[in-house]
Amino acid sequence: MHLLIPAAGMGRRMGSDRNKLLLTLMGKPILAWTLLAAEAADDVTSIGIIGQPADQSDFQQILGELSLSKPVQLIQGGDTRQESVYNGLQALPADAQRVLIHDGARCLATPQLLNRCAAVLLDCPGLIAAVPVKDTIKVVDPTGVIQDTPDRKNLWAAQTPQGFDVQLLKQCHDKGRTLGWEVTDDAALFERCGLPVRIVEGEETNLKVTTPVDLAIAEFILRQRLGL
Ligand SMILES: Nc1ccn([C@@H]2O[C@H](COP(=O)(O)OP(=O)(O)OP(=O)(O)O)[C@@H](O)[C@H]2O)c(=O)n1
Ligand SMILES: C[C@](O)(CO)[C@H](O)COP(=O)(O)O
Repeated sequence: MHLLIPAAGMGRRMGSDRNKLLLTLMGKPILAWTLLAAEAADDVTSIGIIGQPADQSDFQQILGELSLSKPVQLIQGGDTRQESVYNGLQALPADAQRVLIHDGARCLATPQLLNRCAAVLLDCPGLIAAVPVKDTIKVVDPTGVIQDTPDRKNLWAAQTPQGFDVQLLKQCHDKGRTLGWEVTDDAALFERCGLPVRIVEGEETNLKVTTPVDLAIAEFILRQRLGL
């Protein structure tokens, strides 16, 4: 199955002066950990890395050091994650049926999670990895006053991988561009098009490395996982 890795961000919340996926985690760039998981996932057959031109040489160096066995294509990213994924979809082979989309920043996702999502995607048009919410979530108005407390039983925190039928997702992205939809995950486009998105149990350790504290948490998780 094709895997698209959005990796074209700027890492602003990380406070980084460069793409946070180039930051070192346990001796390797964050992106390298994500690529190693993709390499180890038997159901992933090809990898598309969506990145900014300025990062291309760094990405090529990472790929040279990893020597992956699977075909890898570098795709130009956009100004938003949504635009980057749109570009990634255009770069897929014309006969691509299904695609997994996985944030480069979610570098601790296991190959098993990628494989589980790929397997479920054979039987549905759209899915996301997600975990139940542990905190009580509040809906707050612009003045900072709580408006609602949704029932936590119905709340899940979306992760990636997110997987879709390629043609349907392309149509949803096209509609989003036409109507000016601005979304933070691809499932939202599917939902707005009235298409079903299934939940696949994610992993508590599948955090998105976003702020400096996430880097420390990621290192802790990796040390535990590597027995260090
Ligand atoms: N224009 C963009 C923005 C984000 N991403 C990717 O989407 C994933 C999730 O985005 P996020 O964690 O927000 O990364 P950044 O956009 O770099 O972070 P920030 O919002 O703090 O700048 C990341 O792997 C990031 O590289 C992307 O491919 N293209
Ligand atoms: C796609 C995602 O990882 C699901 O939780 C999240 O929406 C990405 O958000 P970001 O602001 O682009 O990091």
